[in-house]
Amino acid sequence: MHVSMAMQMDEASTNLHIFHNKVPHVLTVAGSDSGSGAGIQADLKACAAHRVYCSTVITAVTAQNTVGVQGVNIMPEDFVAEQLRSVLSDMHVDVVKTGMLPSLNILKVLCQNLREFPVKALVVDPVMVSTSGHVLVGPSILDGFREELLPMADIITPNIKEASALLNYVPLKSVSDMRTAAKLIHELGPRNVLVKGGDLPDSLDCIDVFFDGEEFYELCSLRVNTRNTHGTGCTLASSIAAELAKGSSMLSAVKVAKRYVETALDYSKDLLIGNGAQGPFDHFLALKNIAQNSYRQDRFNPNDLLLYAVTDSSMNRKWGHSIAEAVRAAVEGGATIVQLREKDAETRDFVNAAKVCLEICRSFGVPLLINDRIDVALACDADGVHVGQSDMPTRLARSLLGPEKIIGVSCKTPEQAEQAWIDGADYIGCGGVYPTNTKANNRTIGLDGLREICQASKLPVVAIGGIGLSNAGVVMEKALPLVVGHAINFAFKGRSSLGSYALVLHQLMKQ
Ligand SMILES: Cc1ncc(COP(=O)(O)OP(=O)(O)O)c(N)n1
Ligand SMILES: Cc1nc(C(=O)O)sc1CCOP(=O)(O)O
Ligand SMILES: [Mg+2]
Repeated sequence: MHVSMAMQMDEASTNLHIFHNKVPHVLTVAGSDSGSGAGIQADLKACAAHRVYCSTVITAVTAQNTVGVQGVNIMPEDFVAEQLRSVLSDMHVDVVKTGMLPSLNILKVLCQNLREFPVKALVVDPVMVSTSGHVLVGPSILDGFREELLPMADIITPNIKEASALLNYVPLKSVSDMRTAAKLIHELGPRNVLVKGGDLPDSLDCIDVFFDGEEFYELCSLRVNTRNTHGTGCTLASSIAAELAKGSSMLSAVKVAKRYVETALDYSKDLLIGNGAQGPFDHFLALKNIAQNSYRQDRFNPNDLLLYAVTDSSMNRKWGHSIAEAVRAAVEGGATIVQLREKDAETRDFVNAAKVCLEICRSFGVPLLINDRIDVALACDADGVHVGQSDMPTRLARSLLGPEKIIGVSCKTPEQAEQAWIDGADYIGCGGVYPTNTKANNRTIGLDGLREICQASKLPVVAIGGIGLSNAGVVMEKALPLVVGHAINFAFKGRSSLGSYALVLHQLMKQ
């Protein structure tokens, strides 16, 4: 039973990248960072982000936060040896990645185990000094690196200071110096060298020099302006290890790892964790989302929503408004939720406009949804989408957008409303209540149809289609008696001048 279940397991049932029934596995041998920005904790997160299994051997426990390192407790070497043996004797490890090796004896124990249990690749991040400037290893370790560990390494990833230390503190001031350093370090034995140029002064770009013993490659990335760089070295090395474990070539593993770190830094540049100078970043490119979503969740309380504005590109054209101008006018006019319904926009223009509109909406605390285009919603991190019966199925949209985003679904019958609820929608759009010119070939359901759906729906209902100042009161009274009346006053005030039209959100308060 167990065997057949294991055989059936595939990527659909796990987050891990499974290849030929094998789970890629990285073992990290490193120090623990109590602040979780670097060290073992960063390695675990990086491997998880690359969908690779990660086991751990802890060499030291540091008391550390975003201010600095307050204390270091080195593990006894026997216990490091015991951890190594536990993992290596039982599990199939593809790649070993090393971080903080706080004593020569621990380094020796590691080399001994690597000889006994050979692995596919060894990635050495020669951690010496913390980002806050705390010296994490003594000078004796340098001999250990040069004499024992580097000859076994497939790649070593020193920053400028570490490369300099490995070369008897030769000063490194330029990319040309980095190339020379890479070549000299290569002569110490590792198959590949990546000298990281992030600390090089006076450079707009981040240039890392990669040397494989034959060719030099200058790998360039934009310098991300952020305080949240704590743990980038550990993360880069773990990412390289993870990609190697998946079967990548060395150069491709380095490129993928660099791009991942750059993206994570950019994504996390405004995160605020801790009060110190060097913050951690988000390995899953999601913390920012979560922060926004909790903000969004506060906003998506249907009881707070009365007026729903939907943009219309042809109306905007007619009135000479940009999408952003229409959205600003809508929220200034009292819209409590906005949908961008841009049927003829080019994708790139749509994404750009959506980003601008999102900023406007966020400044007013108003959620912004995207009509039809899940890709655009994802690209600009909108608060959700509105989909119709022939658009992306609700369940699929939910699985792509995650549990926190708002999903609205158009429904013309109680059955569709029931299905939308089952599929995980947050509200339904119901129409056309009256005939509309804005949507071609749209069946009108009338007030009776709307009332029937409102009675059946377990989800909040948005009434749409041909609703204006003259008939909004009737819609509310007859079909949606629970919606408070004052919504009408600002609901349609700005309609003609906005180029976007407004709808009423019904909060279904059935107890
Ligand atoms: C709030 C709201 N309700 C209904 C719709 C219509 O969506 P759909 O049926 O997908 O039609 P299009 O808007 O895509 O033409 C809506 N957009 N918003
Ligand atoms: C986008 C849309 N959906 C509808 C539906 O019935 O699902 S009616 C509609 C157009 C609503 O525009 P107006 O308020 O200008 O009639
Ligand atoms: Mg649609």
